[in-house]
Amino acid sequence: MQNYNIRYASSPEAVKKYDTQKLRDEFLIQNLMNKDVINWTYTHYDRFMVAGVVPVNKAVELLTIDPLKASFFLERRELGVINIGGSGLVKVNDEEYQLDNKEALYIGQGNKNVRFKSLSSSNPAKFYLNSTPAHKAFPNKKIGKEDVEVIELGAPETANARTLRKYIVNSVVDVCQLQMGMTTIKTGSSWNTMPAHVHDRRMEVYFYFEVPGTQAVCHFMGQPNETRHIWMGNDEAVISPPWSIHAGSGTSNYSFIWGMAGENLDYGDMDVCKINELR
Ligand SMILES: O=C(O)C(=O)C[C@H](O)C(=O)CO
Ligand SMILES: [Zn+2]
Repeated sequence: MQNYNIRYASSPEAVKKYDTQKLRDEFLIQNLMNKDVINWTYTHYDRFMVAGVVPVNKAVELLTIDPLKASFFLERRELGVINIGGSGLVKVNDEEYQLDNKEALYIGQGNKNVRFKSLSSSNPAKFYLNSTPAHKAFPNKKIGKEDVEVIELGAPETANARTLRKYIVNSVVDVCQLQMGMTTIKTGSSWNTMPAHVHDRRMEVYFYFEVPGTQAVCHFMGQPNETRHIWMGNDEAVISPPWSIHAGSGTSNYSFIWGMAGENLDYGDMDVCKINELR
């Protein structure tokens, strides 16, 4: 079974008037990591799709959903997969890829059969999925821990010391428009993506995980001079429109996966905001 919900795009002027519940309804994505079922969120921001799956009792097949009007899911799309759980297998047609914790797989356009499976039902894989429209069939590629590009950012003095890992970027794997990576906040720090930035050429989705049970992350969005916040729990994602900042501060340290799509593949193309000018 494959479920889906649709998120239409909102303008910055409209978002200024949203109350807490409306902000959450439009941008927050919950119930991602479900046992044996894929829950898709189909956004109208660059037609970026977000899902998760925890295969426990069976192999879960990637099925098409009605909004795609496609005979199979990857007919006109590419897919990025990052495993944040126990070891798992992703079978693409006849080829099987083992993804251990924090390993990733890029699956190119045109692959008809994709299945997700855990190696152990007592420690199942947790696959986080992002998908974007694709115009070309690039080869599938596993991205192991040794393949990622690692950058150290921030400092303890500014409470933003963190390690950023680029998994699916065009210097690591050929892609049409999808970019994905993972950032881990160091113990004692709380801020991600501060100084905040915008990139009007790309939308982005943040998926927060490794947030301890009783803790939370306060995610900031909106135009730099008109910000709003959304309180987020573990294994929840949030959509960032292209005109919005996307930054967060946790009540403990945590990790998140960022995924982007849009006009270009230039990770460094961002307009950085002055911290003391945020409103
Ligand atoms: O902590 C950070 O800084 C990030 O992870 C930034 C994201 O990669 C991002 O927003 C890329 O545009
Ligand atoms: Zn960004």
